[in-house]
Amino acid sequence: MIREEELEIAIKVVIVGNGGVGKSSMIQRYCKGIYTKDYKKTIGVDFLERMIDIDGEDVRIMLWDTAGQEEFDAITKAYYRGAQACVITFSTTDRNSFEAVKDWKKKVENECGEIPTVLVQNKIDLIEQSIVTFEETELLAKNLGVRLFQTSVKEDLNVSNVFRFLATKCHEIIKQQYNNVLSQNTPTISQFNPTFHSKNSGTIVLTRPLRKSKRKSMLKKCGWI
Ligand SMILES: Nc1nc2c(ncn2[C@@H]2O[C@H](COP(=O)(O)OP(=O)(O)OP(=O)(O)O)[C@@H](O)[C@H]2O)c(=O)[nH]1
Repeated sequence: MIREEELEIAIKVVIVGNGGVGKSSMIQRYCKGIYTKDYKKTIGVDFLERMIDIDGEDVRIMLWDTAGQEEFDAITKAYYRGAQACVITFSTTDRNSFEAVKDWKKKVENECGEIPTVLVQNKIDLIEQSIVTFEETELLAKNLGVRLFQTSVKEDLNVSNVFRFLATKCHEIIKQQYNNVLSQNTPTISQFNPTFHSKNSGTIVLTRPLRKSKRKSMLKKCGWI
């Protein structure tokens, strides 16, 4: 029987949106606490992670930064697979990026199905140059059925709330599934393939190998020996 303290919860989050909306900057800000004015377009996919505490438990958030340019679509799509949460980003000063939000949602949905998703309006520090009204943005979020966050990566406004919100949602789902597995006594968690996975909504990985006796009792419980 696996004890909870032997498990680590890891959540894969994909960040999508048109080029130049601030995806890489957001991830850098959140994971490294830095911000740069330079724009270096992402080629393909990048990756950073951060540990946070949810309900007294360590949760590893793995952030996948995908290129916004269409030319990289074929590469980035492959990385959506297995994502448990999604951030769709557009920029306050770029109308095209706002118009593209629905397409981004579809692209991710095609690969991952329905996963916890948020809409992020970034560069809110440039609100005076805004190309979209608050009502339009709110309506879009409502129609997509997702929560809206307004952020400024530059001013470090609201960024961590985005990831905390998603991590909390995923954490609830994962816990629920973990409890279901334990109560159903099904052989889903294994030492040899140590992930617990169900419909894209949760991954629990073993952080350290189980002791021999524990492994035996777990395999027994799963009906494998
Ligand atoms: N004013 C302002 N500028 C920002 C903000 N966030 C990012 N930027 C700037 O926007 C530009 C583009 O940011 P990136 O993070 O590279 O954009 P991206 O979405 O990763 O772009 P791709 O890699 O092409 O998909 C950079 O010059 C950033 O400094 C913000 O909150 N406010």
